[in-house]
Amino acid sequence: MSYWPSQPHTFRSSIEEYSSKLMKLAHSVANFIAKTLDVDPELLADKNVVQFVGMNYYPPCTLTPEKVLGFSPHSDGSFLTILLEVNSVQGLQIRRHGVWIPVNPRPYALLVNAGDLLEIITNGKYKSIEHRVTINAHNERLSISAFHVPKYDRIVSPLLGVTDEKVLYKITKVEEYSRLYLSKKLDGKRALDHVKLSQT
Ligand SMILES: O=C(O)CCC(=O)C(=O)O
Ligand SMILES: [Fe+2]
Repeated sequence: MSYWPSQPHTFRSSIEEYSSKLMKLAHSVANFIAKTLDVDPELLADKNVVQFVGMNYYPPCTLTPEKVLGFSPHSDGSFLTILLEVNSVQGLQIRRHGVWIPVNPRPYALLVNAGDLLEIITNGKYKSIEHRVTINAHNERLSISAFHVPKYDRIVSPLLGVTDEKVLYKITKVEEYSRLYLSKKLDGKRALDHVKLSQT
């Protein structure tokens, strides 16, 4: 918490409260996911998870908004990302079947994104979503991303529900994946391609 500004004086405490509530939310979502896969919820428990919070500010671009991006296409290197679109200005798009689809912000709603590590753990049953952020011609946009990531010294591997299921991803060290992810400079889902097992 000491990294966050101490002014205005309520800032750190608000972030602290927000962050701890989101930690609980991430835990419940992980529990639901564990149920849908029929795996032990402990395997996705939050004692193994750390949270990174980032704030994004996208200024408007009056002249050529269509020529700039606020965030290049990427999938998150997290397990789960919980996003708050603070002032409800549209900008986020997700890629589905090769087409960019705008996500309309809903006031007071949080958006949960599946990240690459969730795709690995679920052996591809939950796909991480490729997304980008466009720039608005008239309005600034603000968002807060909370990334929930397994601790650096952990290993992630597909949790298999049924024994004859084909394993699609390598056993991956979280630390190695984070390095790989950062070296790919937000280029779609490229980091994930490196941990896929070849399908023969
Ligand atoms: O601002 C947004 O809507 C998305 C931000 C994002 O993709 C990220 O922080 O990874
Ligand atoms: Fe993202």
